[in-house]
Amino acid sequence: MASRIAELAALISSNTQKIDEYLASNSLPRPSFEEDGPVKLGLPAELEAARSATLNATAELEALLKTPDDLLRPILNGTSLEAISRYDMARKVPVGGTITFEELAEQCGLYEPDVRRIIRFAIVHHFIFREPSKGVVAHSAASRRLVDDQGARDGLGVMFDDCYQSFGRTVEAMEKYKGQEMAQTGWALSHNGMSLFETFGKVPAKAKRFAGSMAAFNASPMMSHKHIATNFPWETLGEATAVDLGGSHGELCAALAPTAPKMKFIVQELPRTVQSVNRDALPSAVAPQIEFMEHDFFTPQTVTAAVYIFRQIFHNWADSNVIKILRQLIPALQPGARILVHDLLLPEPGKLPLMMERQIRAMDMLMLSICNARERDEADWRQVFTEADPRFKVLRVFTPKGSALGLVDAVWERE
Ligand SMILES: C[S@@+](CC[C@H](N)C(=O)[O-])C[C@H]1O[C@@H](n2cnc3c(N)ncnc32)[C@H](O)[C@@H]1O
Repeated sequence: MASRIAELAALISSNTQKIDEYLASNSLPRPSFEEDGPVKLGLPAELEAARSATLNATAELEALLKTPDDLLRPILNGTSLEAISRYDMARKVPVGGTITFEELAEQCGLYEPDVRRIIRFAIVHHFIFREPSKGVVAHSAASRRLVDDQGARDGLGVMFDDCYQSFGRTVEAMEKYKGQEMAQTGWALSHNGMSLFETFGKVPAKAKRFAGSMAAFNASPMMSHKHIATNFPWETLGEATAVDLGGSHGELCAALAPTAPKMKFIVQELPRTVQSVNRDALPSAVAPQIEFMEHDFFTPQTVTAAVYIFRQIFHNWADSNVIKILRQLIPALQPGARILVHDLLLPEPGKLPLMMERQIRAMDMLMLSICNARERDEADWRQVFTEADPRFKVLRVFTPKGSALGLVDAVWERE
């Protein structure tokens, strides 16, 4: 019988061959670290599955071939990416050209040996930048993204200029506070005592960058709003009202409105968010269906609606706060009202492909560090609803095919 490493190697070999043949026969560019390397491979669904299987097998093979001692010493130093983001190094490297370490250090106002180690770490660990000849820096495909794409810059900035510091102080926060509040986090310890949302209220540049990174993250098909649109019977609701709590600038409501043209959608948000809404950015065909309303979801709900939506809200809050938020709906709830939660659904351990489970568990750890909150599995979701009030009945908890986020569909039962 073939060993596990031989099995993995065979899987990697057959899948990479299929991908390579597809790219060659369709005259598509091969993956490359060069500055003009493709940003997307353009593979059809079955070859995307082959790519994903290859990445899972490669990660497992790498771990098997390492010694246990190697696995105990992962290199998780984010200082290099933090510096690249903070000093906007990518945009100082000419596209199609090169810059020396001395010149780059001078432009950043940094000590040249520091810039040299920062860049060389990024090259060997992240394939960000290249050193085509000694002492000279050029772009790789990844560093080029940081030149071309604001969302990529925002994402790197949020992760390494904000969250990385939070990771370093999370255990300290756990020991110090033994609490579940947003101001008792690694984030707060590394942001002058301010919680995540207080930081965004007081530092507009960070709020803008976070919004940019969320927009880039939400642009992925796996995050698409269509997963809510197609997994709930909107078209049957007629002239009903839906409320999207913490619905940002109305992106989800704009995506749902065409599926339910008679419905009214109310986006409830904090005052500063409502005040920053540009109604002209809404598609004109659905704009009349959408209203914005200032409302703090920790205060009693005043709108009676058929559906209340929470998309990527509860994973920012600890259970005690989720329960408080759910209870605030009760004054407005009519029997049969639905509560739809669109948030990550934690899988059973080992049931998903490795890379997917890694991403989900990374998000869960991120929530711990930045908001003292968590992602939840099916039992966790059922528990918060039941604890909020036994009259909430959870009907379905599932992850739609092709979606990164799960759906929790609950109903407010008759008294
Ligand atoms: C992670 S974002 C999710 C935005 C949107 N639902 C989505 O899926 O893209 C969380 C949102 O909750 C809003 N928010 C935070 N605290 C709130 C509160 N107490 N009341 C209402 N909205 C709040 C924030 O302004 C932010 O837009």
